Amino acid sequence: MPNASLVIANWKMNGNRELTKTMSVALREKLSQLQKVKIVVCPPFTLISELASQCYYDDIAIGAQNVSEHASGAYTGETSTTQLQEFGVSYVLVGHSERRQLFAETDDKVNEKALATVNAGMTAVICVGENKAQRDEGNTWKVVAEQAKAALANLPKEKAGKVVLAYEPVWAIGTGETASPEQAQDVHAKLRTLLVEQFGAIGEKMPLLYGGSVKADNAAELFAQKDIDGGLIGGASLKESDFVAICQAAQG
Ligand SMILES: O=C[C@H](O)COP(=O)(O)O
Repeated sequence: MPNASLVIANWKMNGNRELTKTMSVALREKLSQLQKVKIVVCPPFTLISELASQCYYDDIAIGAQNVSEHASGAYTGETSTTQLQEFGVSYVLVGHSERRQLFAETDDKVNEKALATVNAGMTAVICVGENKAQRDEGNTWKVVAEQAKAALANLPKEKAGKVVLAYEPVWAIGTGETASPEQAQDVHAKLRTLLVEQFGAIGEKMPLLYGGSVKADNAAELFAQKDIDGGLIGGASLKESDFVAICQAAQG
C-alpha cells in the first residue's frame, strides 16, 4: 500500500505562464486536500513568482531547480538562497544529473550548494544516480554511494530534517524506461543505511525519492516499496492529469 510523503515536480526548462495558471488551479482544487503528501513544484526561475502567488503555501511548496553556492556578488546569471527565499522558495534541487552532465557540476560543487541551501534554512533535494554504462558494469552502488557521500559531506545531524535524497538513474530519466520497483528499492535500501550511518536514527525517516520516468501507471508500485518515500517527477509533472494521478498514488 503506497504511503509516500513527498512528490516533487521538476518542470526543467519547460512551461510558461499559461501552464503555471493551469497547474495552480489543479493543485488547489484537486490536491490541497491530500493529507499525507507534501507537494513541491520546481518551475523555471522566471515562473517562481507567479506560481508562488497562486499556490497556497501550506499545501504546495515552491522549489528551485538550482541555486548558487555563493551568498551574493559578481556571479552573473546566478541566483542566491536569499533571493529565492524572498519569493517563497523552500526547496532546492541540488546535483540533478542534467546539472552534473551538461553544466559540469562536480561532487564538490553539489556539496557546496547543499550546504548553502540547508544553512539558509531551505530543504536540499540532493540527486544521485548512475548512468547506463555504470549500471551495466555493475558499478551502480559504487557510483551512487560516492555521489551521496560527497554531497552529504559536512552536513551536521541537526540539518537532517532539511535533507532529501533523490535516486535518479540517468538511464531512466526522460527515456520511458523506469527502474523496476525492485531495482529502485535495492538502491534506496542502501541509501537508507548510508543516511542512518551519517545522521543516526533520524535517517530512518529522511525522505528518499525515486525519479526517472515515473508515470501515472507505474507510480503506485514504486511508491509501495519500503524505502521509496515519494517521487521526483519530470515529464509527467507538466501534464495536469498525470501529475494529479501520481500525487494521488502517493497518498495511497
Ligand atoms: O527531475 C526529474 C527527473 O529528471 C525525472 O524526469 P522524467 O520524469 O522526465 O524521467
